[in-house]
Amino acid sequence: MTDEPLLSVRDLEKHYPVRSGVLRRVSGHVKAVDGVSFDVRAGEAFGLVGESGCGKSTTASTLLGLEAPTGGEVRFDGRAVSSLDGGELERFRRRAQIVFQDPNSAFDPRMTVGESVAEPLAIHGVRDADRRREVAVDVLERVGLSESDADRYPREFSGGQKQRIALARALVLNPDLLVVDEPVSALDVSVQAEILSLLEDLRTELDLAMVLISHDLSVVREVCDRVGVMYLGELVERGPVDGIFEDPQHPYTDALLSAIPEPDPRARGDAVELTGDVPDPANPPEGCSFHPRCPSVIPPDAFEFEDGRFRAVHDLRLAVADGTVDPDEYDDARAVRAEFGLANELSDPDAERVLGEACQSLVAGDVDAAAARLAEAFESVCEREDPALEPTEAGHPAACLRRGESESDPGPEATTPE
Ligand SMILES: Nc1ncnc2c1ncn2[C@@H]1O[C@H](COP(=O)(O)OP(=O)(O)OP(=O)(O)O)[C@@H](O)[C@H]1O
Repeated sequence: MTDEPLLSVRDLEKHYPVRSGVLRRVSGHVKAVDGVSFDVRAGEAFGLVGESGCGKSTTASTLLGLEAPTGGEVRFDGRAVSSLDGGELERFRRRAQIVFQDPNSAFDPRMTVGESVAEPLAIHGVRDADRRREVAVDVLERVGLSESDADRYPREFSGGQKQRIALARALVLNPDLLVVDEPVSALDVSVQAEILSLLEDLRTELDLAMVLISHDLSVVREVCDRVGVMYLGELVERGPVDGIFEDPQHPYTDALLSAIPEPDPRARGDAVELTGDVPDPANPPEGCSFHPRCPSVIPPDAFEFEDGRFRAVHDLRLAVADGTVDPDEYDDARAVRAEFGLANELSDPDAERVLGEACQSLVAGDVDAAAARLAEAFESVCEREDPALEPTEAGHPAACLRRGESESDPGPEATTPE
């Protein structure tokens, strides 16, 4: 592994225009990728992890130049990808390959596996059919298949085997960088480990740089050296796999770790359950984009809350402000509290007084008064301030205002991957 990154992604943005009305005017933007930075060195595997819709696939297609970024820069082997053209661009396209999510739809059913795997060679100018076949067979063998498989058709193979064939096709041009999008999510659990171990072998044997995309941190752990945790178009934590697993710094990372099935329930500890979906990236929340779901959302300074107790108050406040609470559904304040998982009495008397008044207003049908009372008292700093990716005591950066409570000066490494 050299020190110079093979791939360097800086402040990458991909914003899609949202059009509406008869004239299809641009009325907003989907910020699918919104300022993502990371490096990948030769022979290194970087994992990009997050729930569906966080912007992982868009990051992949944008960094490979399959879609033009709307901001930021991608450098490959020291050159800005946007500046490449002609032969240089073709060379980049050879050296940087992608394997898409679903191996079942990856092949032309009329072509043999050998023809499919050899196709990129023909596209890139290898005219000699015997030579193409020879290279295709070699690479099929490398991924665990045999020469006779080259003459069979994709339908004759299982999902795991098709994923091997898809990998063979991506490797046939001898790339330096491989982007693999959800390599095992379409596969039976029984074959997932085999494919991950194959990826690990290929990376070491071929000194491949890899960007592995997954919604599952345990998949990333099998193959990657470093990880970027992505939420709503941004990296919220980035660091070595061990650091992310042993000392996660962002509540979203905690939640993704809790989602990993743990064979021994006693080892699970305090599982963090994530509720709700990823918000619409065309209309992201103000402040920290994770605050509507964050179990550790910060309470206002004026009140004392026991750990995690403020979450329920924040939920009530957001629901009342959004107009999604129907007062007719509640007979009394207790019913409101029960619905939102609020304690019958908050330990801080001042907070309890405000909450009690707001619940009373709500039950009386005065939603505006309840919303105003809750907003005035319980606005969280997480709704006002958008945390940047900053160094933490764990040695890797995270974007959480709780971590920002330390005195450290972010310095230049705030935007430079560690
Ligand atoms: N061409 C497009 N036009 C408008 N919005 C788009 C476009 N492509 C993606 N998006 C939006 O960008 C966001 C990020 O999508 P993306 O597919 O990158 O996420 P993902 O994390 O890879 O999820 P998945 O695993 O489901 O593919 C989503 O809200 C998606 O709807």
